Order: sequence, then structure tokens, then C-alpha cells
Amino acid sequence: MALRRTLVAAGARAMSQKEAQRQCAKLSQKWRLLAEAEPQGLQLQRSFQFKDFGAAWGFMSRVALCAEKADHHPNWSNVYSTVDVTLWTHDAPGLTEKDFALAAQMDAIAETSGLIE
Ligand SMILES: C[C@H](O)[C@H](O)[C@H]1CNC2=NC(N)=NC(=O)C2=N1
Repeated sequence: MALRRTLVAAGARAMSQKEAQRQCAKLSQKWRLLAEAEPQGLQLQRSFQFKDFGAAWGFMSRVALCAEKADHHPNWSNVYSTVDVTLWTHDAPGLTEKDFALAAQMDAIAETSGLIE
């Protein structure tokens, strides 16, 4: 398993800014591309506002299951009804299709989790 993970990680390659912009346009307009930072590269960021803490926590629980299944985990923080998310692929470093797949899942899950904006 460790070897398999190493091989998968070695295959992760960050996409160009142009491709990232194309992929970002398919998501909720609330996602923002963050300029390349050292050492993370390009990142994807969105803030989710839910109706209350229970809704925010429910959203995070559902997303956590998807993230674990994909072995791709968000950087996020929660303050009461707000969940701030930053996505990038550490191994790349930068954005890969895994980040956009997780972002799309988050958008869909949020819609049925008491999202306000
Ligand atoms: C060993 C394990 O597969 C890796 O560390 C995974 C875990 N989750 C991850 N999550 C994210 N966001 N980026 C990664 O590169 C990543 N790598």
C-alpha cells in the first residue's frame, strides 16, 4: 500500500493556471483561485455559510467521508456556521483534478446541508 501511494503521489502533476481557470468556471462562482504561493502552488478557496453550527458540522461530516474515500483532504476551518475551505494537492504541488472533484462534491453536499450562501 505504501508503494502504491508513492506511485500515485509521483503521478500527481499540477495543472496550469489556464486549465485551473477553465475547471474553476464549472464550479460555484464562490470558488476563487489563489495565486501561486510557496510551496503550495495554486490553491482553490471558498467560504460556505450555513444556517447554524449543526448544518455546518453535518456538511463537514459528509465531506469528510468523501475526502477519506478519495484519499484527498481539505484544509478547512469552522467558526459556528461558517466553513472556510482551501484545496490543493500537496504532492503536486498545486491544483489537480482531485481538487476540482472534491470542490464539486462540496458544492453538491452543501446544497442539501442547510447552505445559506
Ligand atoms: C499518503 C497520502 O495518500 C497523501 O498524503 C494524500 C493524503 N491527502 C491529501 N490531501 C490533499 N489535499 N493533498 C494531497 O496531496 C494529499 N495526499
